[in-house]
Amino acid sequence: MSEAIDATPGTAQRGTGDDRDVSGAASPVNALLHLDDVRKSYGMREALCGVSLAVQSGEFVALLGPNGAGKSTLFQLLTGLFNADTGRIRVCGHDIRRDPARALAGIGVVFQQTTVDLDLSVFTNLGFHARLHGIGGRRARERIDENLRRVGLADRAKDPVRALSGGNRRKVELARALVHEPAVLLMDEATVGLDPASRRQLLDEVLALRDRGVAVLWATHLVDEAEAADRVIVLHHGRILAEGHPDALVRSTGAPTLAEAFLKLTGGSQG
Ligand SMILES: Nc1ncnc2c1ncn2[C@@H]1O[C@H](COP(=O)(O)OP(=O)(O)OP(=O)(O)O)[C@@H](O)[C@H]1O
Repeated sequence: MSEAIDATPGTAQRGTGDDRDVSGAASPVNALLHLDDVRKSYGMREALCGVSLAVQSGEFVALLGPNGAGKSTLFQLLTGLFNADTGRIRVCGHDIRRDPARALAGIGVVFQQTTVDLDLSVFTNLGFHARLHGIGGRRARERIDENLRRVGLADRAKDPVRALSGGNRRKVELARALVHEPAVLLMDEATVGLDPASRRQLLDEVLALRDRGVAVLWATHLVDEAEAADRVIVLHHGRILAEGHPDALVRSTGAPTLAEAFLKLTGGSQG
């Protein structure tokens, strides 16, 4: 029997308070992204020490951790770069180890490094990505147009990416990540190197995707980016230290702000 979840964008229902436990954590039932006791070591060094989390449709979850917390390792596992030592990762119900093609088809990802070809046009870059996902012809053109409109770059489709500002290049990465209409969007410190206005714009674009039912996992070490999240997961030394709505985290730590709460939880350490 298939345990896959229908996550057709636009039809999925946004997670509600009913789907959560008292800590604010989303229930794994119907989660589009679900990790269960995931562990990964590099030799003797444990990078992830039993991470479990779930992200629902229409939910924006910030994965907040200082340098060395394990965020990149987690994203490498989520994008199929390598396997966890133990534990389970499911995307739309598909196990990433047993059924990687289906699991990865449900994921869109924006990395901190540029991955588009700077010498090709914006349109061509998105076209390659669409074809990789088996989308061609008119359907591809429509999807590309729609996503470039969404990020405000419809009039730059023919320009080489190199001609765009850093902020607009990130938006191209975002538009590309959305062309195959993924149920889950992974943002891996995607605002690195952007000025404050471009950072805010990118964050707002991604927050708006909640209305389309996309499940977002946004990794960052910048507390201000986590303030607008539906839920914050604090990762430190490969372990989840706390999880909940930003206000709940502030209350539970007795700190005056989320930044202070984060410092209190992580001991102000940088891994
Ligand atoms: N290839 C590797 N070999 C050995 N140790 C590694 C390797 N990659 C990461 N680590 C270690 O695993 C731990 C988690 O690193 P990771 O890069 O996942 O954290 P991070 O939260 O992404 O940090 P940053 O924000 O600095 O990139 C760190 O202690 C790091 O030194």
